[in-house]
Amino acid sequence: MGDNDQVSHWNAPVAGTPVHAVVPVPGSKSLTNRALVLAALADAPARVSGTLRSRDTDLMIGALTALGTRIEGPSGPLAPGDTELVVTPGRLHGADVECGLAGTVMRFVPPVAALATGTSTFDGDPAARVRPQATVLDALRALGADVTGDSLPFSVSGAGSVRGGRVEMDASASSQFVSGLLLSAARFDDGLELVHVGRSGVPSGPHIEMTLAMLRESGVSVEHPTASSWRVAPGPISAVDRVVEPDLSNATPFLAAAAVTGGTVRVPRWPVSTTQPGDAIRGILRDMGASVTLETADGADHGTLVVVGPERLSPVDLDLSAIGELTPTVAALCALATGPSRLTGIAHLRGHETDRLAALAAELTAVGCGVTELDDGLEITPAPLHGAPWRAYADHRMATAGAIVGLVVPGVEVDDIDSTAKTMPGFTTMWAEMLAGRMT
Ligand SMILES: O=C(O)C1=C[C@@H](OP(=O)(O)O)[C@@H](O)[C@H](O)C1
Ligand SMILES: C=C(OP(=O)(O)O)C(=O)O
Repeated sequence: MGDNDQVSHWNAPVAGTPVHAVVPVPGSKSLTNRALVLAALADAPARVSGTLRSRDTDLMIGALTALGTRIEGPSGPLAPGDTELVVTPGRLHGADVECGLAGTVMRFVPPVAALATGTSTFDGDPAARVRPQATVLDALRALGADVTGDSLPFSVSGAGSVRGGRVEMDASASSQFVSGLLLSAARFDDGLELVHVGRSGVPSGPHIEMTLAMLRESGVSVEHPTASSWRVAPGPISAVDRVVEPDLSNATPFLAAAAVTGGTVRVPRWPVSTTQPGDAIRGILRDMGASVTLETADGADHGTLVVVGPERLSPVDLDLSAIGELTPTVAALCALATGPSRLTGIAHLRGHETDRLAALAAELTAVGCGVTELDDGLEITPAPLHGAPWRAYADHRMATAGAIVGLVVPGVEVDDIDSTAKTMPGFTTMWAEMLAGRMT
């Protein structure tokens, strides 16, 4: 199970007592998929360690392999559990690319396919066919690529090179349009000058910072002259061995478990400095009244994040535009706070795995919470909550939001817990181990 062809019902377990656990979290989806793309386009083989193995990252591995990259495990052919990968760039050719519901595959791989020789076809889940896509395809056309279609399914026909140069785009629906072009741009003949011309800003700024930081590590010359423009010089992408940080966004449901039960959750290998947006959960949990400490040894680049939940959670008023990925976790926390909260700046969440604003409003309302859907956010007014079916909409973070509420509200029934396989295939086991108080 896990590839969305079988739906898995799950009665969310109630905590009963405060949760006390150490929860090691697998690698970051966003770092893994960037590392794989950069390694596939690099000038020599490279090793990527600590990779996330999940539906989204396996789709990226599948896409890059189909296009001509060799991706192996530490001692030969890639096995399902391998997290240390050896990536050997190859001559890129056309392929059929399966995107599933992965935004990173839909938006990062088309520019790679434009550099290949031959035609690549892209398709994905029904829910992926309605996700915004045209922006990156129009930009590729403007940069000289031959592209058919505006959303999944579409095709990209490459002649082995892309002219590149200057392009304007409206990236207000997703930062991934920007990241996708930047990742491949050094391999375009003229590099890239990308200008965002939308009326609203580009969301998810930390994810673009992540792209820029990884390009620089790979020896690519990249500039960010204004808030809405980026320049990449043409040139080689150096092979870099990388170790992927834990996925801090995927850590948030576990940290939320400490927050809503008044318990303690410790997440090891938390980076001291990171471009991952999940790091912002530290400030949010503090604002809500939790005690949050990053325990580090002197000079270490990572430590253990310790969250101790408060007796009662305070409401918050937050602009989440930079960290929209955290919204489902934060909304679940807000439903359990002592007063009304407001989450704004997240209109682009309507183009995520599902329309997350509508989905959160519907599911929180179903368990008895007061919710007003705004154009760009949610107003959440807590009330006594009760059990009810909780729909996941094939969205991993909707499923984990249901798990958080279910810790303190008996009878929350998540309809498709296997949707968590998108980025966290072991979720139910990890959740059960957390509740059992496993201290690793
Ligand atoms: O580049 C990335 O790895 C991501 C960027 C963000 O996308 P949006 O800018 O579309 O929100 C984020 O929500 C997504 O989970 C991952
Ligand atoms: C928006 C998300 O995913 P994607 O990479 O598919 O856009 C997410 O993981 O919250």
